Amino acid sequence: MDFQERILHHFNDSIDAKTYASEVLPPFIEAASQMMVQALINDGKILACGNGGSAGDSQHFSAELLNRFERERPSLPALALTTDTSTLTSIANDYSYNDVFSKQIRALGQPGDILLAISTSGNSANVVQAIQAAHDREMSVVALTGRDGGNMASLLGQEDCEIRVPATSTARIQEVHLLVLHCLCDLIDHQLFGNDE
Ligand SMILES: O=C(CO)[C@@H](O)[C@H](O)[C@H](O)[C@H](O)COP(=O)(O)O
Ligand SMILES: [Zn+2]
Repeated sequence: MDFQERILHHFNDSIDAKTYASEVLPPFIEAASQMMVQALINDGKILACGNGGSAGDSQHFSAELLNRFERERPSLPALALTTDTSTLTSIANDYSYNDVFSKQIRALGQPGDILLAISTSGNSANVVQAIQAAHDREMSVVALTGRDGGNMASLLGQEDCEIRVPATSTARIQEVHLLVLHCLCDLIDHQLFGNDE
Protein backbone atom coordinates (compact mmCIF):
# COMPACT_ATOMS: atom_id res chain seq x y z
CA MET A 1 0.00 0.00 0.00
CA ASP A 2 1.46 3.39 -0.90
CA PHE A 3 0.92 6.39 1.39
CA GLN A 4 -2.13 7.69 -0.37
CA GLU A 5 -3.73 4.24 -0.29
CA ARG A 6 -3.11 4.10 3.45
CA ILE A 7 -4.71 7.50 3.87
CA LEU A 8 -7.71 6.46 1.77
CA HIS A 9 -8.02 3.32 3.86
CA HIS A 10 -8.23 5.44 7.05
CA PHE A 11 -10.85 7.73 5.52
CA ASN A 12 -12.96 4.80 4.32
CA ASP A 13 -12.66 2.99 7.65
CA SER A 14 -13.73 6.13 9.49
CA ILE A 15 -16.70 6.64 7.15
CA ASP A 16 -17.77 3.00 7.65
CA ALA A 17 -17.46 3.29 11.45
CA LYS A 18 -19.65 6.39 11.44
CA THR A 19 -22.21 4.85 9.09
CA TYR A 20 -22.51 1.77 11.28
CA ALA A 21 -22.69 3.89 14.45
CA SER A 22 -25.43 6.05 12.90
CA GLU A 23 -27.61 2.93 12.70
CA VAL A 24 -27.43 2.15 16.43
CA LEU A 25 -26.44 5.21 18.49
CA PRO A 26 -29.13 7.91 17.92
CA PRO A 27 -31.57 6.74 20.68
CA PHE A 28 -28.73 6.59 23.20
CA ILE A 29 -27.40 10.02 22.21
CA GLU A 30 -30.91 11.46 22.53
CA ALA A 31 -31.33 9.93 26.01
CA ALA A 32 -27.92 11.22 27.14
CA SER A 33 -28.74 14.73 25.93
CA GLN A 34 -31.99 14.68 27.89
CA MET A 35 -30.14 13.60 31.05
CA MET A 36 -27.66 16.44 30.60
CA VAL A 37 -30.37 19.01 29.89
CA GLN A 38 -32.32 17.95 32.98
CA ALA A 39 -29.19 18.26 35.12
CA LEU A 40 -28.41 21.73 33.72
CA ILE A 41 -32.01 22.92 34.25
CA ASN A 42 -31.73 21.78 37.87
CA ASP A 43 -28.53 23.80 38.37
CA GLY A 44 -26.33 20.73 38.05
CA LYS A 45 -23.05 20.56 36.16
CA ILE A 46 -21.20 18.11 33.96
CA LEU A 47 -17.81 16.69 35.01
CA ALA A 48 -15.84 14.95 32.25
CA CYS A 49 -12.87 12.57 32.34
CA GLY A 50 -10.84 10.14 30.23
CA ASN A 51 -7.24 9.30 29.31
CA GLY A 52 -5.12 10.28 26.31
CA GLY A 53 -7.35 11.17 23.37
CA SER A 54 -10.35 10.87 25.68
CA ALA A 55 -8.81 13.47 28.01
CA GLY A 56 -8.72 15.74 24.96
CA ASP A 57 -12.37 14.88 24.26
CA SER A 58 -13.29 15.76 27.87
CA GLN A 59 -11.67 19.19 27.46
CA HIS A 60 -13.15 19.68 24.00
CA PHE A 61 -16.66 19.03 25.35
CA SER A 62 -16.32 21.16 28.50
CA ALA A 63 -14.97 24.06 26.43
CA GLU A 64 -17.97 23.88 24.11
CA LEU A 65 -20.35 24.00 27.05
CA LEU A 66 -18.50 26.66 29.02
CA ASN A 67 -17.83 28.89 26.04
CA ARG A 68 -19.99 28.06 23.03
CA PHE A 69 -20.73 25.50 20.37
CA GLU A 70 -22.25 26.93 17.20
CA ARG A 71 -24.42 29.78 18.42
CA GLU A 72 -24.54 32.63 20.91
CA ARG A 73 -25.92 31.53 24.27
CA PRO A 74 -25.07 31.78 27.97
CA SER A 75 -22.17 29.73 29.39
CA LEU A 76 -23.09 26.28 30.65
CA PRO A 77 -21.41 24.63 33.67
CA ALA A 78 -18.97 21.88 32.72
CA LEU A 79 -15.54 20.93 33.97
CA ALA A 80 -12.85 18.61 32.60
CA LEU A 81 -11.07 16.71 35.40
CA THR A 82 -8.01 16.21 33.19
CA THR A 83 -6.37 19.63 33.24
CA ASP A 84 -4.99 20.55 36.66
CA THR A 85 -1.49 19.04 36.66
CA SER A 86 -0.85 19.87 40.31
CA THR A 87 -3.98 18.01 41.36
CA LEU A 88 -3.38 15.12 38.95
CA THR A 89 0.29 14.63 39.85
CA SER A 90 -0.22 14.91 43.60
CA ILE A 91 -3.03 12.36 43.64
CA ALA A 92 -1.06 10.00 41.36
CA ASN A 93 2.10 10.48 43.45
CA ASP A 94 0.56 10.19 46.92
CA TYR A 95 -2.14 7.61 46.18
CA SER A 96 -2.49 6.05 42.74
CA TYR A 97 -3.13 7.07 39.16
CA ASN A 98 -6.38 5.13 39.48
CA ASP A 99 -7.60 7.79 41.95
CA VAL A 100 -6.94 10.92 39.86
CA PHE A 101 -10.55 11.43 38.77
CA SER A 102 -12.46 9.81 41.65
CA LYS A 103 -10.85 12.05 44.29
CA GLN A 104 -11.85 15.15 42.32
CA ILE A 105 -15.39 13.83 41.94
CA ARG A 106 -15.72 13.16 45.66
CA ALA A 107 -14.80 16.83 46.27
CA LEU A 108 -16.60 18.56 43.41
CA GLY A 109 -19.50 16.28 42.49
CA GLN A 110 -22.95 17.10 43.84
CA PRO A 111 -26.14 15.03 43.69
CA GLY A 112 -27.79 15.69 40.33
CA ASP A 113 -24.54 16.41 38.50
CA ILE A 114 -23.57 14.26 35.52
CA LEU A 115 -20.28 12.44 34.98
CA LEU A 116 -19.24 12.14 31.33
CA ALA A 117 -16.90 9.11 31.44
CA ILE A 118 -14.98 8.47 28.21
CA SER A 119 -12.98 5.32 27.39
CA THR A 120 -12.63 3.42 24.13
CA SER A 121 -11.98 0.12 25.93
CA GLY A 122 -14.26 0.75 28.89
CA ASN A 123 -11.45 -0.58 31.04
CA SER A 124 -9.39 2.41 32.21
CA ALA A 125 -9.20 1.90 35.97
CA ASN A 126 -9.30 5.61 36.81
CA VAL A 127 -12.46 6.07 34.73
CA VAL A 128 -14.02 2.98 36.35
CA GLN A 129 -13.27 4.47 39.77
CA ALA A 130 -14.71 7.80 38.61
CA ILE A 131 -18.01 6.05 37.91
CA GLN A 132 -18.00 4.49 41.38
CA ALA A 133 -17.32 7.90 42.95
CA ALA A 134 -20.09 9.51 40.88
CA HIS A 135 -22.59 6.90 42.08
CA ASP A 136 -21.49 7.51 45.67
CA ARG A 137 -22.17 11.23 45.11
CA GLU A 138 -25.64 10.45 43.66
CA MET A 139 -24.60 11.55 40.19
CA SER A 140 -25.75 9.88 36.98
CA VAL A 141 -23.23 8.79 34.36
CA VAL A 142 -23.09 9.20 30.61
CA ALA A 143 -20.47 6.68 29.46
CA LEU A 144 -18.88 6.88 26.02
CA THR A 145 -17.34 3.48 25.35
CA GLY A 146 -16.48 1.07 22.53
CA ARG A 147 -15.74 -2.61 21.92
CA ASP A 148 -17.74 -4.62 24.51
CA GLY A 149 -18.12 -1.71 26.96
CA GLY A 150 -15.51 -3.26 29.25
CA ASN A 151 -15.68 -2.95 33.05
CA MET A 152 -17.49 0.37 32.76
CA ALA A 153 -20.55 -1.22 31.15
CA SER A 154 -21.11 -3.64 34.01
CA LEU A 155 -21.03 -0.78 36.57
CA LEU A 156 -23.79 1.28 34.98
CA GLY A 157 -27.30 1.38 36.43
CA GLN A 158 -30.76 2.37 35.22
CA GLU A 159 -30.13 6.08 35.80
CA ASP A 160 -27.05 5.99 33.58
CA CYS A 161 -26.64 5.95 29.81
CA GLU A 162 -23.96 4.12 27.83
CA ILE A 163 -23.18 5.22 24.29
CA ARG A 164 -21.15 2.27 23.03
CA VAL A 165 -19.53 2.69 19.63
CA PRO A 166 -19.78 -0.58 17.67
CA ALA A 167 -16.12 -0.71 16.60
CA THR A 168 -12.86 -2.24 17.83
CA SER A 169 -10.14 0.21 16.71
CA THR A 170 -9.29 2.86 19.31
CA ALA A 171 -8.84 5.53 16.64
CA ARG A 172 -12.19 4.78 14.96
CA ILE A 173 -14.00 4.73 18.32
CA GLN A 174 -12.44 8.09 19.22
CA GLU A 175 -13.53 9.55 15.89
CA VAL A 176 -17.12 8.53 16.58
CA HIS A 177 -16.88 9.78 20.19
CA LEU A 178 -16.07 13.26 18.91
CA LEU A 179 -19.08 13.19 16.59
CA VAL A 180 -21.27 12.03 19.49
CA LEU A 181 -20.00 14.92 21.63
CA HIS A 182 -20.89 17.42 18.91
CA CYS A 183 -24.36 15.86 18.63
CA LEU A 184 -24.75 16.26 22.41
CA CYS A 185 -23.70 19.94 22.22
CA ASP A 186 -26.21 20.58 19.44
CA LEU A 187 -29.05 18.76 21.24
CA ILE A 188 -28.32 20.55 24.52
CA ASP A 189 -28.40 23.95 22.81
CA HIS A 190 -31.54 23.03 20.90
CA GLN A 191 -33.41 21.84 24.02
CA LEU A 192 -32.30 24.72 26.24
CA PHE A 193 -32.39 27.61 23.78
CA GLY A 194 -34.79 26.52 21.01
CA ASN A 195 -34.58 26.41 17.28
CA ASP A 196 -31.73 28.48 15.85
CA GLU A 197 -33.24 28.75 12.34
O1 LIG B 1 -5.48 8.73 21.44
C1 LIG B 1 -5.01 7.64 21.65
C2 LIG B 1 -5.09 6.58 20.63
O2 LIG B 1 -5.74 7.05 19.46
C3 LIG B 1 -4.36 7.29 22.96
O3 LIG B 1 -3.80 8.46 23.55
C4 LIG B 1 -5.38 6.67 23.93
O4 LIG B 1 -6.39 7.61 24.21
C5 LIG B 1 -4.69 6.20 25.21
O5 LIG B 1 -3.88 5.10 24.90
C6 LIG B 1 -5.66 5.85 26.34
O6 LIG B 1 -4.92 5.57 27.51
C7 LIG B 1 -6.61 4.71 26.01
O7 LIG B 1 -7.54 4.56 27.09
P1 LIG B 1 -9.01 3.99 26.90
O8 LIG B 1 -9.63 4.65 25.70
O9 LIG B 1 -8.91 2.50 26.74
O10 LIG B 1 -9.72 4.37 28.18
ZN1 LIG C 1 -5.77 9.25 19.16
